Formats: sequence, C-alpha cells, structure tokens
Amino acid sequence: MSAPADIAQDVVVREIAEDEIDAIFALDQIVFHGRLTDDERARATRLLASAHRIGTYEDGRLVGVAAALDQAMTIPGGEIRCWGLTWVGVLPTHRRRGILTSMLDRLWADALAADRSIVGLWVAEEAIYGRFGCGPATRSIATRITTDRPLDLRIDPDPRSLRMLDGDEALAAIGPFHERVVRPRRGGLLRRDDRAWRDDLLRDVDEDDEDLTPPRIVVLGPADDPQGYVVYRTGHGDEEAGTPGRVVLIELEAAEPAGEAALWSYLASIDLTGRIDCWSRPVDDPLVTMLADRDRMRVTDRFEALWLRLVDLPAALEARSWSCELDLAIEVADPRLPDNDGRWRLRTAADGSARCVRTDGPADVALAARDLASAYLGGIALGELGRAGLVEERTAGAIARLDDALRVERAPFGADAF
Ligand SMILES: CC(=O)SCCNC(=O)CCNC(=O)[C@H](O)C(C)(C)COP(=O)(O)OP(=O)(O)OC[C@H]1O[C@@H](n2cnc3c(N)ncnc32)[C@H](O)[C@@H]1OP(=O)(O)O
Repeated sequence: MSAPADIAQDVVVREIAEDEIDAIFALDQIVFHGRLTDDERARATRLLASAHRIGTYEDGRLVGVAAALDQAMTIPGGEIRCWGLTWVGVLPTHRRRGILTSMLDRLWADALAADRSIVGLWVAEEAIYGRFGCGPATRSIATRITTDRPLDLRIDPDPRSLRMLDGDEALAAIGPFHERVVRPRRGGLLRRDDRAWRDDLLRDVDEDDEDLTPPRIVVLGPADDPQGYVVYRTGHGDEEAGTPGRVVLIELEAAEPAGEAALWSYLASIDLTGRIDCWSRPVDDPLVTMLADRDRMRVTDRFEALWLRLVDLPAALEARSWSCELDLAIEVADPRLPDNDGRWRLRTAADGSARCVRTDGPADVALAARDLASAYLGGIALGELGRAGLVEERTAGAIARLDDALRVERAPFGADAF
C-alpha cells in the first residue's frame, strides 16, 4: 500500500471489533453520500454483528472497510458454505492507494482459512471487481407488466384458494417453502434466516420509495402446506394525472407453473392498479413464455446481480455437480491468488462428481479467473465469453464440452441483494 510521504505513518489492516461498528456507519455515510435512519442503522448492526469485518486504520482512524457475511448458497447439485462480501468502502481522501486491494487480499486469505472456497458479492460499479478475480455469475431482468385488463395466460391457473397472511404466520408458511422447494432449484439462491426474511425481504418501509405499502404476502393453498406465494407492495395512482396504481413485486414463487399462473393472475387483478413492476426476475422467468400476449410485458432493464470470486479453485469446482463426463485441462490466470493460477486437470464423472488436480500437461482451454467465476453456476456460457475473445480454445471443441458439463436446468438467480 503506498501513501503520500506527508501522511499515513501507521496503516494497519485488522478485524473491526463489535464495539467499533459505529465507525463503519460513519465511514459508510461519507462514502455512499447518505444518511442512515435509525431503522437502517439497527438493521445494519444486526447484519454486521455476525459478519467478518476488516478495517484499514490510519493512525488509529478507520479509513477503509470490507465485511463478509457467512452464507449458504445453492450451487448445481447442492449448496456450499460461502462468504458474501459487502459494506466495502474507502474514504474519498484515501482512494487509489491500494487500500481496497489490501483488504481484499486479506479477505480472500481469511476466507480460505475459514474453509470457504467461494465469495459472492453485489457490485456497486462493474468496473471495480474484475481485476480482483470476480465475475458476474447470474443475470436478472427487470420487467413491467401492463394489467389494465385481465392477464391472458396460455395455461390454466391453479384453482386453489389464495389467502393473505401477515406477521409470524406468513413467515411460518413461506420460509420453509422457500428452503424446501425454491432454493434447491436455482444456483445463487441463499439460505434465509429469520433476520434475512424480516430485515431484508419483509421490512416495513421500502427506503427507495417510502410511499409504497408494507409488504403483502399471499399464499396459494393451505398455510401449513403452501404451493406458492407472492410478496409485493402497492402504490396508489394519481387520478388527475391519469396514472394508475401499481404493484411492486418483491418475490413470486410456486411449486408448479399453474401455481405461478394463479399468483400472476391475482396480482394482475388487484383493483386500482394498472401495472406490475418487477425489479428483478430470473432471465428464464416462465411468465415470459406463459403469456398469451407477450406485448403485455416489457423488459425494462438487464443486469448482472450476483458476482462470484472462486478463492479455492479446485475445491469450488469439485463442490458443484457436473452434467456430463469430461476430461480436460484448463489454464487459469489468477495473478492475485497464485495457488489458483496455472493448469488444472478437470475430470467429471457420470454421477456428477469431479476431481480437479494440478497438471503439467497442455491446456485445452485458457481463461481468466474472473471468467471461470462467471461460468461457475452455469448462467453464463464459456462459449459466449469465447465469442467475445475472453476464452482461448486450444483444443477444438473443448469450450463446447466444458459448457455441456457446466449446463444447468434453470438459470441461476441472485434474489438476495446484500
Ligand atoms: C461489494 C460492495 O460492497 S460494492 C461497494 C463498493 N464501494 C463503493 O463503490 C463505494 C465508493 N468507492 C470506494 O469506497 C472506493 O473507491 C473503492 C472501494 C471502490 C476503491 O477503493 P480504493 O482503495 O481506492 O481501491 P484501490 O486503490 O485498491 O484500487 C485498486 C484498483 O481498482 C480500480 N478501481 C478502484 N476504484 C475504482 C472505481 N471506482 N472504478 C473503476 N476502477 C476502480 C483501479 O484500477 C485501481 O487501480 P489504479 O488506481 O491503479 O487504477
């Protein structure tokens, strides 16, 4: 870490003690140009209390911070314990001196020591994290559905009854359903504890739009055995301006397509609203295909939600399941983590398991660590990266074979921003 000669006499990177968390908020408000409400501060304290917190201190004052949350993430074939990088910030007076670089070096090492082979993150700016070996691994679409008339779908909705629940009863219905039915289906989804449900998904006020109602929760079928649920807020319209009210979707999940159809039909039928705004849906959202009239839905944004950093490359590759047999060598460029850098022989078996060991032999495919991270959950094909000149194919057909083995049934999804 370099510093101007006249300052930075004593710079250390160390863990931030629990009684120092307030200093993180002071820094965060400077870095993100905001003011934390008491409620936000209380939520952030709960979040950060259980996080691994790294700070850079100059002459005893906090000038940089990075935190890692302990998480369980769905990966193809199972789940992995991983870390979620968050609350990254460096004082504007201390930018571009390598403070973030030092903190991330420390964080990757700490993750390895804690037996975490993957770190996930949501980036504030795309340009920052690629150089640190991180790549976008999921894609989302934001959509707007016009609902000024009933939704015409190509399948019949599940006829079971819908009921609106709140409080503990709602959480008792949808929490276990999410864990049992929803989470195993898509890579990138995180296990939610009580804090995550209450503080993140179901919090009373949406700070980005305080006019919206608190979350409403509607469950399909009996509360003790739901077949799906939707969580949404509503906002009133403006009669004079001729603007209809709107539904703002937080999450919609069902066991079967007919259940999804029932929940979408319900949302579209709510009186005094004329559209549904979805800030984030998987790119393969079945609604796109289910709609009889696709003009009713507009994709308003596309973004890459969850990013990954493979900190222990062989452990990460061996942890996921692979969809076909494969035997090839990959050369990975990972200058920040030399233990990953170099050539690896990847052998996958018909049962989905894999072995990944060092090799001196020639590589069939060569790529950067960030691009392997992008392909890891099966959401971004190496072929796509190869067509952009980012993956080098040294043996004909090797990229396609690797993509076949990486393939997953449903697109991975980053549903939980952190
Ligand atoms: C997971 C999350 O929490 S995402 C939130 C990230 N936080 C923010 O965006 C808050 C505002 N920004 C900041 O606090 C800081 O500018 C940070 C954290 C982004 C960077 O911290 P710094 O200590 O300045 O980074 P550091 O000096 O280690 O930079 C290393 C390299 O990263 C790159 N980099 C750093 N910041 C940026 C940026 N904003 N955009 C593009 N590249 C960047 C630069 O190439 C830099 O090398 P260079 O100076 O030789 O060009």
